[in-house]
Amino acid sequence: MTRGRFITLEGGEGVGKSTNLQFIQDLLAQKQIDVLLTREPGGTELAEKIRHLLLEKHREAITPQAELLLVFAARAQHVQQVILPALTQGKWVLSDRFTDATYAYQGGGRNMDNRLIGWLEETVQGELRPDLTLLLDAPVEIGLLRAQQRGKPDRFESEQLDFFERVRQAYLARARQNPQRYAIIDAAMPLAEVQTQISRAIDALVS
Ligand SMILES: Nc1ncnc2c1ncn2[C@@H]1O[C@H](COP(=O)(O)OP(=O)(O)O)[C@@H](O)[C@H]1O
Ligand SMILES: Cc1cn([C@H]2C[C@H](O)[C@@H](COP(=O)(O)OP(=O)(O)O)O2)c(=O)[nH]c1=O
Repeated sequence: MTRGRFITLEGGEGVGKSTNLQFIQDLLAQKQIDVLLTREPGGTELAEKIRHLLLEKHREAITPQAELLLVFAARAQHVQQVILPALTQGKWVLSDRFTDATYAYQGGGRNMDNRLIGWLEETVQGELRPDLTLLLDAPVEIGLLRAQQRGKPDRFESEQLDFFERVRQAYLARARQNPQRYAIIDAAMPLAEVQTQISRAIDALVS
């Protein structure tokens, strides 16, 4: 059986990832492609518990090292229990965030060494990399304004502007380093235009 394709959706806070997840599933369904929707951190029972640890605010500060290891602990479960089995069965997988988010948030945001992230990536994922990464890119202020409409900020959403600026720049740098699998989508545009750009990237992958 042919292995399924692995698509990831990335971007800073409030750029429209959740809004466009269902849209992409519908696009693929129109092409008779069955896709499993999942997210990171999370995607398994244990990984969702780790997600809570990462997003909740604690009295004790989480060190950048602990944060990085928690992200990869969740990913190890997600990859082995959900992503690889689905791809092997020929299903496509669409994940709301994956390892590019670690390069952006822990690498860019928290200044963790990219070589360490690369080493963890190899250990946890082996050869697994996304076939297509849709980067929803918008100026930080626009994303944060949109995210604020959702209510109480989580631990990451409570960071300062310069943190989100570093996250955005790290994403754009990753996209430049991996142009063959990245599609940069201008997420500051109205939703209809964003979705036209997404459709184009999906069509290029399917054909
Ligand atoms: N292109 C767009 N233009 C205007 N508002 C948008 C657009 N895309 C999403 N939104 C709105 O912005 C908010 C955040 O979107 P959401 O999909 O939750 O972002 P994310 O999952 O990336 O954090 C929601 O209220 C959503 O309706
Ligand atoms: C996957 C991943 C997410 N994160 C962070 C980014 C987000 O702030 C948070 C949760 O992701 P998500 O639910 O996608 O956030 P939002 O919908 O608010 O944009 O986890 C990391 O710091 N590293 C990672 O590797």
